[in-house]
Amino acid sequence: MSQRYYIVGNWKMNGMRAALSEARAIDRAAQRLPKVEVAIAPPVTLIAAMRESSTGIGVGAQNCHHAEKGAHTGDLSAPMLREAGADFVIVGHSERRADHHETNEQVKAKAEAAQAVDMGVILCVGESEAERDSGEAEEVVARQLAASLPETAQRLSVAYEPIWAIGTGRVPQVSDVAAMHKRLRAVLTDKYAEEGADVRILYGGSVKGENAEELLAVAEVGGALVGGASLTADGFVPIIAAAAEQD
Ligand SMILES: O=C[C@H](O)COP(=O)(O)O
Repeated sequence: MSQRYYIVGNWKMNGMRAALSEARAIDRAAQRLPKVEVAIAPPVTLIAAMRESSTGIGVGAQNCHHAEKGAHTGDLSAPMLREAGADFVIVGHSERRADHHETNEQVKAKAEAAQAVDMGVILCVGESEAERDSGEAEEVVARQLAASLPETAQRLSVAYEPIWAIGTGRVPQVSDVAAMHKRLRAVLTDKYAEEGADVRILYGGSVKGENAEELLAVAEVGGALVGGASLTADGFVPIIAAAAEQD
């Protein structure tokens, strides 16, 4: 693969200031493995401090509002997050789609808001267990992606995260990951023509040091979006190392 693997930690609603020492340890390891692009999306409260103390990794946000400013109590805009030190934003994570009823249209608008201030975007899609069991997973996720994509591929990555694999220790068969990523690649090239071939498609859902090598070796897997295992250097660095060992 011509691009570097992209290994991203999503800390979700975890991490007080004491956790910055883990980010610094991850940063030091990442600087020794320059073949891999490494990033962390901590809670917003840690973005500025992490940006200052960890210089070799990307620092991002886990969500943004689609508007630039306005009467949206408690929300944060992409320009605000950028000014705070975020250089990318995760949009459409299944936890936000479920907890905050985010629609594909809103996810698309958030992605475009981030692109408007030159932030990277990681756009998440994935099927429920019922959708997987019914044999509809590829169809459902392809439709979800097509409806969520921003108008341009500028600084865009996609993360395929089967909802039933998040935080459960369960991962799909590698053949299912391969089939889904192939399908999502087709959606991307339909939308963006040749630029769609360069959009990295990450896999997420119970990625650990022990399974990273196998998952990252799958065709069209360009990296990983990691939750629980990204919270400590002991959990995250082996995943970065597995990416560094891929051809
Ligand atoms: O954004 C990350 C994913 O939801 C995966 O979380 P997990 O690695 O804890 O399963």
